[in-house]
Amino acid sequence: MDVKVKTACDTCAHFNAKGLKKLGVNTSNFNFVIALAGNPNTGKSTVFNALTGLKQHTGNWPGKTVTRAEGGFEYNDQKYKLIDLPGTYSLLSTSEDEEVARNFILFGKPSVTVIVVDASRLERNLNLVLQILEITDKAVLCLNLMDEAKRNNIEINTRTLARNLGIPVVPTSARFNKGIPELIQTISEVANGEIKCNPHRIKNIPKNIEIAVKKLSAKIEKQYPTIPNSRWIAFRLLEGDSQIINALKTGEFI
Ligand SMILES: Nc1nc2c(ncn2[C@@H]2O[C@H](COP(=O)(O)OP(=O)(O)OP(=O)(O)O)[C@@H](O)[C@H]2O)c(=O)[nH]1
Ligand SMILES: [Mg+2]
Repeated sequence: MDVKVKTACDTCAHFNAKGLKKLGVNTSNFNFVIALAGNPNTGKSTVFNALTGLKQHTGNWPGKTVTRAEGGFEYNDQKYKLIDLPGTYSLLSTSEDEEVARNFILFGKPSVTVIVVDASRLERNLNLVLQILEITDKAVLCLNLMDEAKRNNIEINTRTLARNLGIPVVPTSARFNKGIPELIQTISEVANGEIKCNPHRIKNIPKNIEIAVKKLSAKIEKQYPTIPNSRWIAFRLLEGDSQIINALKTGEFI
């Protein structure tokens, strides 16, 4: 069933328009905002081009030298804004690229984050996948370079992978435009809430840390009622993450 978003106000819950504006992304006239994230060289830009038909424009993130590529596509009368995030190995914010990707997912709260991974090197890509799933509730795994995986006789049980990660998995070979219609359909279903994600989260956290995180996240929520994912932020504060500490101090994105 199609769920149509008619007015700007109806779209409020689908992404954080205010946060995105602060991050330099104008979302007016779009029903959904989709982020493309992943390790470097996994085919994000190729997926981006396949989805948008090369209709993109580029600029810089505010105050950063990192390039931003934006584009859009329409599906079932709904408008999707697509942001090609810089390739990163982690979200621990040790580089400008990582900071951009992390801030976007955390504070922009895109409607769906598409995590593009290299199917022929899945294991080394999973670290970032798990980090992204700690931040966001709505994600799709784009298992790209399937042609390359097949050539190397690598078989992937996509059903088990989807079950274990708690998000839909779509195999693609973006260079050959394979799997792109299925990817669009899945993005649309997650964006419209027809597919519910249940992302994998780290369990078995030591009791003392769990208690500290609970106390801290309650305080964070009290101070910043609209903050996204206070639990994840509490972990970063305990780690002494200077970028997050600074973001809280300045209220930059909140
Ligand atoms: N064989 C194969 N090659 C692909 C596929 N998708 C992308 N590529 C190739 O992989 C290389 C990297 O693709 P990009 O789209 O630039 O990758 P990216 O993730 O945007 O890279 P960064 O922006 O540097 O992180 C290019 O040579 C693409 O043509 C695919 O499905 N199969
Ligand atoms: Mg790229």
